[in-house]
Amino acid sequence: TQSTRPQRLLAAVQKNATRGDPRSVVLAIDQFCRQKEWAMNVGDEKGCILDSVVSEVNPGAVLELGTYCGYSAVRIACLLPPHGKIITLEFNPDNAAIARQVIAWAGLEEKIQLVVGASGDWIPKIKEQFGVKTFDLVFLDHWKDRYLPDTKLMEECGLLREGSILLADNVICPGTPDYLEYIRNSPRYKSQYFKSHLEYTKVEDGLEKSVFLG
Ligand SMILES: Nc1ncnc2c1ncn2CCOCCNC(=O)c1cc(-c2ccc(F)cc2)cc(O)c1O
Ligand SMILES: [Mg+2]
Repeated sequence: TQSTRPQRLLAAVQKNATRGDPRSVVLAIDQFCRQKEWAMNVGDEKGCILDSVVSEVNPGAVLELGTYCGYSAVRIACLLPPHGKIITLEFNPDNAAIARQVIAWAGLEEKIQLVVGASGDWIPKIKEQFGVKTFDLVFLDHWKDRYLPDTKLMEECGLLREGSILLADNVICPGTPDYLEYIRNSPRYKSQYFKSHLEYTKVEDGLEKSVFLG
C-alpha cells in the first residue's frame, strides 16, 4: 500500500536525524522538504523568525494550533526554559500519530503535550484539563479560517494575559485576511508583520506577531 507524505517525512527523520537531537530532526525535515517533497512545515526561513520570538518571550506555557508532523513543536520546545511546556492541538489523527513519533525521535515527549481534536472544541477545556492559567505564547498554524474565531475564543476563555504573544503563520499565503483585519485594527493588540516566504519557496508569506494588551 502507498505511503503518505507524513510517513515519508518520518522515515527521513528516522534515517537522517540523531535520536535525542532536536536540531538534527529539524534539519532532516527541512532537507527532506527542500530535496524530496514540499510539506507545510513552517520551514527554515520563517523558523528563524519563530526561534527569535520564542527566545525573546522565553515562555513557560505555549499553545500551538496545528501540529501537522511536529516540526514547529520540536523547534519551539528545544528553546523553552527548563520547566517550559507546549500544548499542541492537531485535528487529523493520522498526522498526530506521525507527529508523536517525530517528537519521540527528538526526545521531547516531556516538553510537548500533543492533543488530538479541533481547536474550537479544545480551547474552552484547556484550563481545567491541563491546569494552565494563561499562555505566554500562542503559535497559530492550523486552518486559516479558524485563526480569528479561535483568537476570540481564547480571549473569552481567559487564556490570554496582558503581554501574551500571538504569532500567526501564513498570514499572506494561504492568507488569513479576516484575522489580519481584526488583529491590526483592535485596540487590544499591538501587531508587527515579519515579511518572509512560504516554506521552501520564493512565494511571499509572513508571520504576524501580536501582543495582547489586556
Ligand atoms: N481546528 C483545528 N484544530 C487543530 N488542528 C487543525 C485544525 N484544523 C486543521 N488542523 C490541522 C492543521 O491543518 C493544516 C493547516 N495548515 C495549512 O493548511 C497550511 C497550508 C499551506 C499551504 C498549502 C498549499 C499551498 F499551495 C500553499 C500553502 C502552508 C502552511 O504553512 C500551512 O500551515
Ligand atoms: Mg503554516
